Amino acid sequence: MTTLEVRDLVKEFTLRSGLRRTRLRAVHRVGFTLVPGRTVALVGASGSGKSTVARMIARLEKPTSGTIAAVGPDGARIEDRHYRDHVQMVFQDPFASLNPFHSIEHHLARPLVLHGRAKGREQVRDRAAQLLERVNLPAGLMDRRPHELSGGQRQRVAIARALAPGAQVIVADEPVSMLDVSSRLGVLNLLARLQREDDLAVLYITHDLATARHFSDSILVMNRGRIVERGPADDVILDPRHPYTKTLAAAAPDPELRGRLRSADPGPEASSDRDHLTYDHEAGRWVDIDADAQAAVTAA
Ligand SMILES: Nc1ncnc2c1ncn2[C@@H]1O[C@H](COP(=O)(O)OP(=O)(O)OP(=O)(O)O)[C@@H](O)[C@H]1O
Repeated sequence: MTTLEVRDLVKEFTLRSGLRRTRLRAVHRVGFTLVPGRTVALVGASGSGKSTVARMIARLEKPTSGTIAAVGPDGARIEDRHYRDHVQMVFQDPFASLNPFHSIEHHLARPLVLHGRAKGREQVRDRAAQLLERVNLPAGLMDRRPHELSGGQRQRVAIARALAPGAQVIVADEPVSMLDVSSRLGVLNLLARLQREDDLAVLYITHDLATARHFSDSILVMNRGRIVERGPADDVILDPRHPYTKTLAAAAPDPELRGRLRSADPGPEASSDRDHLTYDHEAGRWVDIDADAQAAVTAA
């Protein structure tokens, strides 16, 4: 069983406008652990830095500093060349993530062969059919091309492809936000079932608090590159502490979330002086990550 350990992750981008260069810190000291059999939701509004975290985990972006490590059951860090056997992504856009020129079989066969999970035409085809079955798609779709499938079916193929290498950590970045409302729940239920059956560690990235609560064990709330609140899903949603989480919940379309929030007293924490702090529900206190990191350096 694989665990994913993200520690003190920072990502800065250089922005150029004419001759001027500025640095944008898109991710600031983000840390969390994904463990088998648990789903962690990373929630935040557009631009909060969620996708940048996902892209670093997918190794599409290099962190400015900090570490991302897949760790095996023996506690040893998995070597870089085997990282993708263990950690796979499901992206937001199933239209862009599948190649229109290749069959569904090709999309599944490639990772099966590359990651040494099947060889020989017959075995590859059998395994691909099994993967389709796992995501509730008929094996008859194997010879089709992506454009012949609905958005929901394509996203199921993308999930099957993520499972093909035998990955135990799945990062799903807004996996249903581009789908019809009618197919969203089916795809989220599918991810939840696979997670239970395979004991997967899942990072579910979303701006939707209601599905974050329903499909996750714990929630990380991200604002302007920082984790501003973290804890068990119900605690974060039903007893939000950070003003940003309260604002997110107040804007949620789910009337149950809004109703609970209206009755909650915002209290002195509603002031913006909490912007740089994280409320940690497990510790039951506010944490200043910059100060804590400084203290750790001083103590070392
Ligand atoms: N390649 C890049 N170059 C410069 N700035 C970038 C780059 N990628 C992301 N950013 C900036 O980093 C910040 C975080 O972006 P990111 O896409 O991670 O946010 P997000 O929470 O995933 O938003 P969304 O839900 O819209 O994808 C934004 O201000 C964005 O403009």
